[in-house]
Amino acid sequence: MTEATDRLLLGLEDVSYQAKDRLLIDRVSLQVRRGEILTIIGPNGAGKTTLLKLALGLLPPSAGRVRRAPGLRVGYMPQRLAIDPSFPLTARRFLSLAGPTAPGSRRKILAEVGLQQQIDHQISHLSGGELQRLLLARALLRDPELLVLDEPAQGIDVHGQAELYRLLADIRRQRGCGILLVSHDLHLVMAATDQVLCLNRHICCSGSPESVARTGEFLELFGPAASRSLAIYSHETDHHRDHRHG
Ligand SMILES: Nc1ncnc2c1ncn2[C@@H]1O[C@H](COP(=O)(O)OP(=O)(O)OP(=O)(O)O)[C@@H](O)[C@H]1O
Repeated sequence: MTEATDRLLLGLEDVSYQAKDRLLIDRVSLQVRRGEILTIIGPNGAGKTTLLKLALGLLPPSAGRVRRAPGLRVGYMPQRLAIDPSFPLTARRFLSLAGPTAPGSRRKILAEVGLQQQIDHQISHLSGGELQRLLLARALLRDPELLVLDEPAQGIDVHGQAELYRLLADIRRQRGCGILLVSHDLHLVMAATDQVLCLNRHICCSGSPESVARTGEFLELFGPAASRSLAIYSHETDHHRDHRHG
């Protein structure tokens, strides 16, 4: 690995978060490097969004340390659009609300996420998958070194989800950024991820998708059907994998 690809973007060391009388995050450590995709999976209420907020610096840890590379540029994609999607607004205008960017960059990024045809469309006319890609485009505007995505494929059909994860893999390859994402879509997310972290307040298990799928903790949380589909998927996609991780 070169020095550039080895660059540590984000590191959490024994991070805990206590909200009133509940411990929401219990001694979690993780690292995201340049060019690496780390996926957090876990049941509802496991603390996934809380962990992202700690990673982004939106919540202060009650214990432990969060380290971000100095001057790190982060692009954040929330679960869903914070404005009413029926509000009259074109895709181009939506991106311009995110602040000034270099000339032509909005058009370029819309093309990168496959929305070049929809640039002047009203956001109310976009499909669920197109709306998510627009949110992704906004997260890319600042040329992030780290992309943080909270359930990016929520509300999209299976075909759209597969497309979105392929797009994320392309973005990682072309831009070399690190990606930290939360997902429920076990089967699909494994196509792109390097490391999986299974969270249930604390880390139940972590590692490559193949190794995590074999652990007892994973089976307990998600059941043998999920494990089988993971194993089949990782086998099918072995030859597509980046050889660094293959
Ligand atoms: N500030 C807070 N104070 C008290 N409880 C909180 C606070 N924020 C979140 N919670 C609770 O902590 C738990 C974890 O929430 P979080 O949103 O991080 O889980 P999640 O894994 O992202 O869940 P989901 O998959 O349902 O989105 C939930 O039970 C939630 O209600």
